[in-house]
Amino acid sequence: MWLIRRVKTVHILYLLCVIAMLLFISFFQLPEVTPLPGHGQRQRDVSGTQNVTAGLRRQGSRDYYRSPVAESLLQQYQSQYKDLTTTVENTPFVGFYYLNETEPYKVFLKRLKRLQKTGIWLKELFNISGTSSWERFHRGINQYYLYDPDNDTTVQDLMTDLSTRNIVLSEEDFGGSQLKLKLTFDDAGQGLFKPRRQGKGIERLQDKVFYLELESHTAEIAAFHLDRLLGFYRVPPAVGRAINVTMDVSIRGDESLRNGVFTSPEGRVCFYGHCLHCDRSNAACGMPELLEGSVVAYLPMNLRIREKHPYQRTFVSKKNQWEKNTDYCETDVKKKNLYLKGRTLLDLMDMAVFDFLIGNIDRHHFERFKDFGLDSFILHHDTGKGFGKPEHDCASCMTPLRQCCVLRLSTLAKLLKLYQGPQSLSELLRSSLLADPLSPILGERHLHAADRRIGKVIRAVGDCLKGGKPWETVVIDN
Ligand SMILES: Nc1ncnc2c1ncn2[C@@H]1O[C@H](COP(=O)(O)OP(=O)(O)OP(=O)(O)O)[C@@H](O)[C@H]1O
Ligand SMILES: [Mn+2]
Repeated sequence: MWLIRRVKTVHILYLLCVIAMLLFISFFQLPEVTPLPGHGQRQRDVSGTQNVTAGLRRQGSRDYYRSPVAESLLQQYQSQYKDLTTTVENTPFVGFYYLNETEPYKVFLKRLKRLQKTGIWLKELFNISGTSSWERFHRGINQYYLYDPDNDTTVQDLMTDLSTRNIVLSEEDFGGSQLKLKLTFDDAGQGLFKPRRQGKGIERLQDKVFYLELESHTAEIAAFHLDRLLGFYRVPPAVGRAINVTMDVSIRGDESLRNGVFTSPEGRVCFYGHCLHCDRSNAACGMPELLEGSVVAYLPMNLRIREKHPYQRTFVSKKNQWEKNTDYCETDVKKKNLYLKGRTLLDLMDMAVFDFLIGNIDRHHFERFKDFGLDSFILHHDTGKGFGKPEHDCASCMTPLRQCCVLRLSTLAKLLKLYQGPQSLSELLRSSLLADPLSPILGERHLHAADRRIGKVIRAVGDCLKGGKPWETVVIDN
Protein backbone atom coordinates (compact mmCIF):
# COMPACT_ATOMS: atom_id res chain seq x y z
CA MET A 1 0.00 0.00 0.00
CA TRP A 2 2.79 2.34 1.03
CA LEU A 3 4.65 1.44 -2.15
CA ILE A 4 1.62 2.16 -4.38
CA ARG A 5 1.15 5.55 -2.73
CA ARG A 6 4.84 6.33 -3.26
CA VAL A 7 4.58 5.38 -6.96
CA LYS A 8 1.54 7.59 -7.34
CA THR A 9 3.04 10.71 -5.87
CA VAL A 10 6.74 10.69 -6.80
CA HIS A 11 6.45 9.00 -10.19
CA ILE A 12 3.37 10.81 -11.35
CA LEU A 13 5.02 14.10 -10.40
CA TYR A 14 8.11 13.08 -12.32
CA LEU A 15 6.00 12.11 -15.37
CA LEU A 16 4.15 15.41 -15.26
CA CYS A 17 7.47 17.26 -15.17
CA VAL A 18 8.66 15.41 -18.28
CA ILE A 19 5.40 16.12 -20.16
CA ALA A 20 5.60 19.80 -19.20
CA MET A 21 9.18 19.99 -20.42
CA LEU A 22 8.28 18.35 -23.75
CA LEU A 23 5.36 20.75 -24.24
CA PHE A 24 7.63 23.68 -23.39
CA ILE A 25 10.24 22.57 -25.95
CA SER A 26 7.74 22.00 -28.74
CA PHE A 27 6.00 25.34 -28.05
CA PHE A 28 9.19 27.34 -28.35
CA GLN A 29 10.51 25.42 -31.31
CA LEU A 30 9.13 27.98 -33.75
CA PRO A 31 11.62 30.77 -34.31
CA GLU A 32 11.05 33.74 -36.67
CA VAL A 33 12.09 31.80 -39.75
CA THR A 34 13.46 28.29 -39.57
CA PRO A 35 15.42 27.29 -42.62
CA LEU A 36 16.69 23.88 -41.71
CA PRO A 37 19.94 22.67 -43.18
CA GLY A 38 19.87 21.23 -46.68
CA HIS A 39 21.69 18.25 -45.29
CA GLY A 40 22.21 16.86 -41.85
CA GLN A 41 19.97 15.12 -39.42
CA ARG A 42 16.92 15.02 -41.69
CA GLN A 43 18.69 13.31 -44.53
CA ARG A 44 17.82 9.97 -45.96
CA ASP A 45 20.27 7.70 -47.65
CA VAL A 46 20.47 7.95 -51.44
CA SER A 47 18.28 4.90 -52.03
CA GLY A 48 15.57 6.70 -50.10
CA THR A 49 14.67 3.67 -48.09
CA GLN A 50 16.19 4.49 -44.72
CA ASN A 51 14.50 7.27 -42.88
CA VAL A 52 16.99 8.79 -40.50
CA THR A 53 14.25 10.82 -38.85
CA ALA A 54 12.16 7.73 -38.06
CA GLY A 55 10.46 8.22 -34.77
CA LEU A 56 10.24 12.01 -35.07
CA ARG A 57 6.83 13.49 -35.75
CA ARG A 58 6.96 14.51 -39.41
CA GLN A 59 5.37 17.75 -40.42
CA GLY A 60 5.66 17.81 -44.17
CA SER A 61 7.78 20.37 -45.94
CA ARG A 62 7.40 22.81 -43.06
CA ASP A 63 9.94 20.57 -41.32
CA TYR A 64 12.48 22.31 -43.54
CA TYR A 65 11.28 25.89 -43.55
CA ARG A 66 8.56 27.58 -41.63
CA SER A 67 7.67 31.16 -40.91
CA PRO A 68 5.00 32.87 -38.82
CA VAL A 69 3.45 34.27 -42.03
CA ALA A 70 3.13 30.78 -43.54
CA GLU A 71 1.82 29.34 -40.27
CA SER A 72 -0.79 32.03 -40.03
CA LEU A 73 -1.81 31.51 -43.67
CA LEU A 74 -2.32 27.80 -42.94
CA GLN A 75 -4.53 28.66 -39.96
CA GLN A 76 -6.48 31.23 -41.94
CA TYR A 77 -6.97 28.73 -44.76
CA GLN A 78 -8.23 26.09 -42.36
CA SER A 79 -10.78 28.38 -40.75
CA GLN A 80 -11.85 29.66 -44.18
CA TYR A 81 -12.68 26.20 -45.50
CA LYS A 82 -13.57 24.17 -42.41
CA ASP A 83 -17.31 24.68 -42.77
CA LEU A 84 -17.50 25.70 -46.39
CA THR A 85 -19.88 23.66 -48.51
CA THR A 86 -18.51 22.69 -51.91
CA THR A 87 -20.53 20.88 -54.52
CA VAL A 88 -18.65 17.81 -55.65
CA GLU A 89 -20.16 15.82 -58.49
CA ASN A 90 -23.55 17.38 -57.69
CA THR A 91 -23.35 16.46 -54.01
CA PRO A 92 -22.77 19.09 -51.29
CA PHE A 93 -19.62 18.39 -49.31
CA VAL A 94 -18.79 20.28 -46.11
CA GLY A 95 -15.12 21.05 -45.51
CA PHE A 96 -13.95 19.63 -48.83
CA TYR A 97 -10.85 21.83 -48.94
CA TYR A 98 -10.07 21.43 -45.24
CA LEU A 99 -6.65 19.87 -44.76
CA ASN A 100 -6.54 16.84 -42.56
CA GLU A 101 -3.09 16.35 -41.05
CA THR A 102 -3.22 12.58 -41.30
CA GLU A 103 -4.54 12.30 -44.87
CA PRO A 104 -1.73 11.25 -47.24
CA TYR A 105 -0.97 13.74 -50.00
CA LYS A 106 -1.93 11.40 -52.82
CA VAL A 107 -5.30 10.63 -51.28
CA PHE A 108 -5.88 14.35 -50.94
CA LEU A 109 -4.82 14.97 -54.56
CA LYS A 110 -7.20 12.30 -55.83
CA ARG A 111 -9.97 13.89 -53.82
CA LEU A 112 -9.14 17.33 -55.23
CA LYS A 113 -9.12 15.93 -58.75
CA ARG A 114 -12.83 15.23 -58.47
CA LEU A 115 -13.28 18.96 -58.96
CA GLN A 116 -11.10 19.06 -62.08
CA LYS A 117 -13.00 20.37 -65.06
CA THR A 118 -12.94 18.44 -68.31
CA GLY A 119 -12.61 20.55 -71.38
CA ILE A 120 -12.55 19.67 -75.05
CA TRP A 121 -9.96 17.60 -76.92
CA LEU A 122 -7.91 18.52 -79.98
CA LYS A 123 -10.13 18.30 -83.08
CA GLU A 124 -7.35 17.04 -85.31
CA LEU A 125 -6.25 14.30 -82.92
CA PHE A 126 -9.37 13.21 -81.15
CA ASN A 127 -10.45 10.94 -83.97
CA ILE A 128 -7.10 9.39 -84.84
CA SER A 129 -7.18 5.65 -84.59
CA GLY A 130 -4.40 3.45 -83.28
CA THR A 131 -3.70 1.82 -79.97
CA SER A 132 -0.01 2.63 -79.49
CA SER A 133 0.83 4.64 -76.40
CA TRP A 134 1.79 7.77 -78.32
CA GLU A 135 -1.45 7.78 -80.31
CA ARG A 136 -3.47 7.38 -77.13
CA PHE A 137 -1.41 10.17 -75.57
CA HIS A 138 -2.08 12.52 -78.49
CA ARG A 139 -5.79 11.70 -78.45
CA GLY A 140 -5.98 12.47 -74.75
CA ILE A 141 -4.57 16.03 -74.88
CA ASN A 142 -7.23 18.12 -73.21
CA GLN A 143 -8.01 21.81 -72.97
CA TYR A 144 -7.14 21.75 -69.25
CA TYR A 145 -4.38 19.15 -69.02
CA LEU A 146 -1.90 17.36 -71.20
CA TYR A 147 -2.70 13.92 -69.84
CA ASP A 148 -4.55 12.27 -67.00
CA PRO A 149 -2.44 9.68 -65.20
CA ASP A 150 -5.43 8.24 -63.33
CA ASN A 151 -7.64 7.56 -66.32
CA ASP A 152 -5.75 4.65 -67.84
CA THR A 153 -2.21 3.37 -68.33
CA THR A 154 -1.39 5.60 -71.32
CA VAL A 155 1.31 7.68 -69.65
CA GLN A 156 2.88 4.67 -67.99
CA ASP A 157 2.93 2.78 -71.31
CA LEU A 158 4.30 5.82 -73.10
CA MET A 159 7.15 6.16 -70.64
CA THR A 160 8.04 2.51 -71.02
CA ASP A 161 8.04 2.92 -74.81
CA LEU A 162 10.14 6.09 -74.70
CA SER A 163 12.76 4.40 -72.57
CA THR A 164 12.91 1.01 -74.27
CA ARG A 165 11.67 0.99 -77.88
CA ASN A 166 14.12 0.51 -80.71
CA ILE A 167 15.19 3.71 -82.38
CA VAL A 168 14.74 3.62 -86.16
CA LEU A 169 15.76 7.19 -86.99
CA SER A 170 17.46 10.05 -85.18
CA GLU A 171 17.57 13.61 -86.45
CA GLU A 172 18.85 16.78 -84.93
CA ASP A 173 16.02 18.98 -83.67
CA PHE A 174 16.72 22.66 -84.17
CA GLY A 175 14.17 24.17 -81.77
CA GLY A 176 15.98 26.06 -78.99
CA SER A 177 19.69 26.46 -78.40
CA GLN A 178 20.75 23.11 -76.95
CA LEU A 179 21.81 19.87 -78.60
CA LYS A 180 18.84 17.53 -78.94
CA LEU A 181 17.70 14.69 -81.14
CA LYS A 182 14.30 13.83 -82.46
CA LEU A 183 14.07 10.06 -82.13
CA THR A 184 11.61 7.96 -84.12
CA PHE A 185 10.78 4.57 -82.61
CA ASP A 186 9.71 1.33 -84.23
CA ASP A 187 6.04 2.09 -83.51
CA ALA A 188 6.35 5.47 -85.30
CA GLY A 189 6.20 7.28 -81.96
CA GLN A 190 8.69 10.10 -81.41
CA GLY A 191 10.63 11.57 -78.53
CA LEU A 192 13.03 14.44 -77.97
CA PHE A 193 16.34 13.19 -76.61
CA LYS A 194 18.45 15.60 -74.57
CA PRO A 195 21.86 14.06 -73.88
CA ARG A 196 23.65 14.10 -70.57
CA ARG A 197 25.96 17.11 -70.66
CA GLN A 198 27.33 16.95 -67.16
CA GLY A 199 27.43 14.67 -64.15
CA LYS A 200 24.12 13.80 -62.56
CA GLY A 201 22.99 15.98 -59.69
CA ILE A 202 25.87 18.33 -60.32
CA GLU A 203 25.43 21.76 -58.85
CA ARG A 204 26.03 24.40 -61.46
CA LEU A 205 29.05 26.53 -60.85
CA GLN A 206 28.07 29.56 -58.82
CA ASP A 207 30.07 31.90 -61.05
CA LYS A 208 28.70 30.69 -64.36
CA VAL A 209 26.21 33.02 -66.06
CA PHE A 210 23.07 30.93 -66.30
CA TYR A 211 22.46 31.17 -70.05
CA LEU A 212 25.93 29.83 -70.73
CA GLU A 213 25.16 26.81 -68.61
CA LEU A 214 24.70 23.43 -70.15
CA GLU A 215 21.31 22.00 -69.40
CA SER A 216 20.76 18.87 -67.43
CA HIS A 217 18.80 15.86 -68.63
CA THR A 218 17.91 14.94 -65.06
CA ALA A 219 16.25 18.34 -64.58
CA GLU A 220 13.83 17.53 -67.41
CA ILE A 221 12.95 14.22 -65.76
CA ALA A 222 12.60 15.68 -62.28
CA ALA A 223 10.44 18.54 -63.60
CA PHE A 224 8.03 16.04 -65.13
CA HIS A 225 7.72 14.15 -61.83
CA LEU A 226 7.23 17.35 -59.85
CA ASP A 227 4.56 18.65 -62.23
CA ARG A 228 2.72 15.33 -62.00
CA LEU A 229 2.94 15.35 -58.20
CA LEU A 230 1.49 18.84 -58.15
CA GLY A 231 -1.39 17.58 -60.28
CA PHE A 232 -0.77 20.17 -63.02
CA TYR A 233 -0.13 17.68 -65.86
CA ARG A 234 1.45 20.37 -68.03
CA VAL A 235 4.94 18.89 -68.59
CA PRO A 236 5.21 16.29 -71.36
CA PRO A 237 6.19 12.87 -69.96
CA ALA A 238 9.98 12.56 -69.65
CA VAL A 239 12.04 9.51 -68.86
CA GLY A 240 15.70 8.58 -68.72
CA ARG A 241 17.35 6.19 -71.16
CA ALA A 242 20.70 5.48 -72.74
CA ILE A 243 21.25 5.48 -76.48
CA ASN A 244 24.10 3.76 -78.26
CA VAL A 245 25.95 6.49 -80.16
CA THR A 246 27.33 4.07 -82.73
CA MET A 247 24.01 2.39 -83.46
CA ASP A 248 21.55 5.21 -82.88
CA VAL A 249 23.50 8.20 -84.19
CA SER A 250 26.27 6.92 -86.44
CA ILE A 251 24.10 4.31 -88.18
CA ARG A 252 20.48 5.44 -87.65
CA GLY A 253 21.17 9.18 -87.64
CA ASP A 254 20.37 11.45 -90.57
CA GLU A 255 23.22 12.50 -92.78
CA SER A 256 24.14 15.70 -90.99
CA LEU A 257 24.26 13.91 -87.64
CA ARG A 258 26.33 11.04 -89.03
CA ASN A 259 28.89 13.52 -90.31
CA GLY A 260 29.42 14.86 -86.80
CA VAL A 261 30.33 11.52 -85.18
CA PHE A 262 33.94 11.02 -84.06
CA THR A 263 35.94 8.98 -81.57
CA SER A 264 37.69 10.84 -78.77
CA PRO A 265 41.33 10.04 -77.89
CA GLU A 266 39.96 8.04 -74.92
CA GLY A 267 37.96 5.87 -77.31
CA ARG A 268 34.56 7.41 -76.54
CA VAL A 269 32.12 7.75 -79.41
CA CYS A 270 30.94 11.35 -79.64
CA PHE A 271 28.78 13.60 -81.79
CA TYR A 272 27.98 17.27 -81.97
CA GLY A 273 25.18 18.94 -83.85
CA HIS A 274 24.65 22.39 -85.27
CA CYS A 275 22.77 24.16 -82.47
CA LEU A 276 23.83 27.46 -80.87
CA HIS A 277 25.76 25.67 -78.11
CA CYS A 278 27.01 22.94 -80.44
CA ASP A 279 30.65 22.50 -81.37
CA ARG A 280 33.26 19.80 -81.21
CA SER A 281 34.47 20.90 -77.78
CA ASN A 282 30.92 20.59 -76.44
CA ALA A 283 30.27 17.21 -78.02
CA ALA A 284 28.05 14.62 -76.34
CA CYS A 285 30.06 11.45 -75.76
CA GLY A 286 29.14 7.87 -74.94
CA MET A 287 30.84 5.77 -72.26
CA PRO A 288 32.34 4.53 -74.59
CA GLU A 289 29.19 4.12 -76.72
CA LEU A 290 26.31 4.36 -74.28
CA LEU A 291 25.05 7.88 -73.69
CA GLU A 292 22.43 8.70 -71.07
CA GLY A 293 19.85 11.37 -71.55
CA SER A 294 16.21 12.28 -71.13
CA VAL A 295 13.52 11.44 -73.65
CA VAL A 296 10.51 13.71 -73.66
CA ALA A 297 7.32 12.65 -75.42
CA TYR A 298 7.00 14.48 -78.71
CA LEU A 299 4.03 16.79 -78.92
CA PRO A 300 2.02 17.05 -82.13
CA MET A 301 3.50 19.72 -84.39
CA ASN A 302 1.79 22.85 -85.70
CA LEU A 303 -0.95 22.81 -83.11
CA ARG A 304 0.81 24.98 -80.57
CA ILE A 305 1.16 28.72 -80.34
CA ARG A 306 4.08 30.51 -78.70
CA GLU A 307 3.38 33.47 -76.45
CA LYS A 308 5.82 35.97 -75.06
CA HIS A 309 5.93 35.66 -71.28
CA PRO A 310 4.88 39.00 -69.72
CA TYR A 311 7.70 38.57 -67.19
CA GLN A 312 10.19 37.70 -69.89
CA ARG A 313 13.90 37.98 -69.15
CA THR A 314 16.00 39.68 -71.76
CA PHE A 315 19.48 39.89 -70.17
CA VAL A 316 20.25 43.28 -71.61
CA SER A 317 21.40 46.19 -69.47
CA LYS A 318 18.04 47.97 -69.86
CA LYS A 319 15.60 46.83 -67.20
CA ASN A 320 12.32 45.21 -68.19
CA GLN A 321 9.03 46.93 -67.38
CA TRP A 322 8.25 44.36 -64.71
CA GLU A 323 11.52 45.14 -62.98
CA LYS A 324 10.87 48.89 -62.91
CA ASN A 325 7.16 49.08 -62.18
CA THR A 326 5.84 47.29 -59.10
CA ASP A 327 2.28 47.83 -60.40
CA TYR A 328 3.17 46.19 -63.71
CA CYS A 329 0.69 43.35 -63.20
CA GLU A 330 -2.23 45.76 -62.68
CA THR A 331 -1.20 48.33 -65.25
CA ASP A 332 -0.06 45.98 -68.01
CA VAL A 333 -0.56 42.24 -67.57
CA LYS A 334 -4.14 42.16 -66.35
CA LYS A 335 -5.17 44.56 -69.15
CA LYS A 336 -4.14 42.17 -71.92
CA ASN A 337 -6.79 40.17 -73.70
CA LEU A 338 -5.12 36.85 -72.92
CA TYR A 339 -5.22 37.52 -69.17
CA LEU A 340 -8.59 39.24 -68.85
CA LYS A 341 -10.66 36.08 -68.94
CA GLY A 342 -10.01 32.37 -68.84
CA ARG A 343 -7.30 30.52 -67.02
CA THR A 344 -4.06 31.91 -68.43
CA LEU A 345 -3.28 34.40 -65.63
CA LEU A 346 -3.76 31.71 -62.99
CA ASP A 347 -1.68 29.30 -65.07
CA LEU A 348 1.11 31.89 -65.20
CA MET A 349 1.05 31.99 -61.40
CA ASP A 350 1.26 28.18 -61.25
CA MET A 351 4.18 28.41 -63.64
CA ALA A 352 5.90 30.97 -61.39
CA VAL A 353 5.46 28.63 -58.42
CA PHE A 354 6.74 25.71 -60.48
CA ASP A 355 9.77 27.65 -61.74
CA PHE A 356 10.55 28.84 -58.23
CA LEU A 357 10.37 25.28 -56.89
CA ILE A 358 12.76 23.97 -59.53
CA GLY A 359 14.86 27.15 -59.65
CA ASN A 360 14.32 27.71 -63.37
CA ILE A 361 15.31 31.19 -64.42
CA ASP A 362 14.99 30.33 -68.13
CA ARG A 363 11.46 31.56 -68.82
CA HIS A 364 10.97 33.74 -71.85
CA HIS A 365 8.04 32.27 -73.77
CA PHE A 366 5.33 29.75 -73.12
CA GLU A 367 3.24 27.59 -75.38
CA ARG A 368 -0.38 26.55 -75.48
CA PHE A 369 -2.60 24.75 -77.97
CA LYS A 370 -4.23 27.09 -80.50
CA ASP A 371 -7.35 24.98 -80.89
CA PHE A 372 -8.47 25.56 -77.33
CA GLY A 373 -8.62 29.33 -77.69
CA LEU A 374 -7.77 31.64 -74.83
CA ASP A 375 -9.04 29.32 -72.09
CA SER A 376 -6.37 26.66 -72.40
CA PHE A 377 -3.68 25.30 -70.09
CA ILE A 378 -0.11 26.41 -70.73
CA LEU A 379 2.74 23.97 -71.20
CA HIS A 380 5.57 23.89 -68.66
CA HIS A 381 8.33 22.66 -70.94
CA ASP A 382 11.97 23.70 -71.31
CA THR A 383 13.02 22.91 -67.76
CA GLY A 384 16.60 21.78 -68.47
CA LYS A 385 18.04 24.70 -66.52
CA GLY A 386 16.08 23.80 -63.41
CA PHE A 387 17.57 22.07 -60.36
CA GLY A 388 20.84 23.92 -60.76
CA LYS A 389 21.79 25.60 -57.51
CA PRO A 390 20.14 24.05 -54.47
CA GLU A 391 21.31 26.68 -51.99
CA HIS A 392 20.06 29.56 -54.10
CA ASP A 393 16.37 30.44 -54.39
CA CYS A 394 15.41 32.33 -57.51
CA ALA A 395 13.45 35.12 -55.82
CA SER A 396 12.70 36.84 -59.13
CA CYS A 397 11.00 33.67 -60.41
CA MET A 398 8.23 34.52 -57.97
CA THR A 399 7.78 38.10 -59.19
CA PRO A 400 4.57 37.29 -61.12
CA LEU A 401 3.00 35.91 -57.93
CA ARG A 402 4.29 38.74 -55.73
CA GLN A 403 3.03 41.42 -58.13
CA CYS A 404 -0.28 39.92 -59.23
CA CYS A 405 -1.11 38.43 -55.83
CA VAL A 406 -3.49 35.80 -57.18
CA LEU A 407 -3.28 32.04 -56.89
CA ARG A 408 -5.68 29.26 -57.79
CA LEU A 409 -7.35 27.79 -54.70
CA SER A 410 -6.47 24.22 -55.70
CA THR A 411 -2.80 25.19 -56.08
CA LEU A 412 -2.72 26.82 -52.65
CA ALA A 413 -4.47 23.78 -51.20
CA LYS A 414 -1.81 21.44 -52.62
CA LEU A 415 1.08 23.63 -51.47
CA LEU A 416 -0.36 23.90 -47.96
CA LYS A 417 -0.96 20.17 -47.89
CA LEU A 418 2.70 19.55 -48.71
CA TYR A 419 3.69 22.14 -46.12
CA GLN A 420 1.48 20.55 -43.48
CA GLY A 421 2.31 16.92 -44.17
CA PRO A 422 2.21 14.09 -43.25
CA GLN A 423 4.59 13.80 -46.23
CA SER A 424 6.99 16.45 -47.43
CA LEU A 425 7.50 17.28 -51.09
CA SER A 426 11.02 15.87 -50.96
CA GLU A 427 9.73 12.53 -49.69
CA LEU A 428 7.15 12.29 -52.47
CA LEU A 429 9.52 13.45 -55.17
CA ARG A 430 12.28 11.12 -54.04
CA SER A 431 9.99 8.14 -54.15
CA SER A 432 8.44 9.14 -57.50
CA LEU A 433 11.90 9.49 -59.08
CA LEU A 434 12.90 6.00 -57.97
CA ALA A 435 10.83 4.68 -60.88
CA ASP A 436 13.08 6.29 -63.48
CA PRO A 437 15.54 3.96 -65.23
CA LEU A 438 18.39 6.39 -64.47
CA SER A 439 17.53 6.73 -60.76
CA PRO A 440 18.79 8.41 -58.61
CA ILE A 441 17.81 11.57 -60.47
CA LEU A 442 18.17 14.29 -57.83
CA GLY A 443 20.63 14.72 -54.99
CA GLU A 444 19.41 15.30 -51.45
CA ARG A 445 20.26 18.98 -51.52
CA HIS A 446 17.94 19.56 -54.48
CA LEU A 447 15.15 17.64 -52.76
CA HIS A 448 15.49 19.64 -49.57
CA ALA A 449 15.60 22.86 -51.57
CA ALA A 450 12.15 22.00 -52.91
CA ASP A 451 10.84 21.69 -49.34
CA ARG A 452 12.35 25.00 -48.32
CA ARG A 453 10.87 26.64 -51.39
CA ILE A 454 7.37 25.33 -50.59
CA GLY A 455 7.62 27.27 -47.33
CA LYS A 456 8.74 30.38 -49.19
CA VAL A 457 5.93 30.27 -51.76
CA ILE A 458 3.39 30.02 -48.97
CA ARG A 459 5.03 32.94 -47.25
CA ALA A 460 4.72 34.97 -50.46
CA VAL A 461 0.97 34.27 -50.62
CA GLY A 462 0.71 35.15 -46.93
CA ASP A 463 2.47 38.45 -47.66
CA CYS A 464 -0.24 39.33 -50.21
CA LEU A 465 -2.91 38.85 -47.55
CA LYS A 466 -0.87 40.62 -44.91
CA GLY A 467 -0.70 43.57 -47.29
CA GLY A 468 -4.46 43.95 -46.74
CA LYS A 469 -5.87 42.24 -49.84
CA PRO A 470 -9.13 40.37 -49.17
CA TRP A 471 -8.94 36.56 -49.25
CA GLU A 472 -11.27 36.17 -52.27
CA THR A 473 -9.16 38.51 -54.41
CA VAL A 474 -5.97 36.54 -53.71
CA VAL A 475 -7.19 32.94 -53.55
CA ILE A 476 -9.23 32.31 -56.67
CA ASP A 477 -11.72 29.46 -56.70
CA ASN A 478 -12.17 28.55 -60.36
N1 LIG B 1 8.15 17.59 -76.30
C1 LIG B 1 8.24 18.37 -77.38
N2 LIG B 1 7.61 18.03 -78.51
C2 LIG B 1 7.69 18.81 -79.61
N3 LIG B 1 8.38 19.94 -79.66
C3 LIG B 1 9.03 20.33 -78.57
C4 LIG B 1 9.01 19.56 -77.36
N4 LIG B 1 9.76 20.19 -76.44
C5 LIG B 1 10.22 21.29 -77.02
N5 LIG B 1 9.80 21.38 -78.30
C6 LIG B 1 10.06 22.45 -79.24
O1 LIG B 1 11.44 22.71 -79.33
C7 LIG B 1 11.72 24.03 -78.92
C8 LIG B 1 12.94 24.01 -78.05
O2 LIG B 1 12.75 23.16 -76.96
P1 LIG B 1 13.38 23.51 -75.58
O3 LIG B 1 12.92 24.88 -75.21
O4 LIG B 1 13.11 22.40 -74.65
O5 LIG B 1 14.92 23.50 -76.02
P2 LIG B 1 16.16 24.31 -75.50
O6 LIG B 1 17.27 24.03 -76.44
O7 LIG B 1 16.38 23.98 -74.08
O8 LIG B 1 15.69 25.80 -75.66
P3 LIG B 1 16.32 27.09 -74.97
O9 LIG B 1 17.49 27.44 -75.76
O10 LIG B 1 15.20 28.09 -75.12
O11 LIG B 1 16.61 26.75 -73.56
C9 LIG B 1 10.51 24.53 -78.17
O12 LIG B 1 10.28 25.89 -78.42
C10 LIG B 1 9.40 23.67 -78.69
O13 LIG B 1 8.67 24.32 -79.70
MN1 LIG C 1 16.20 25.13 -72.39
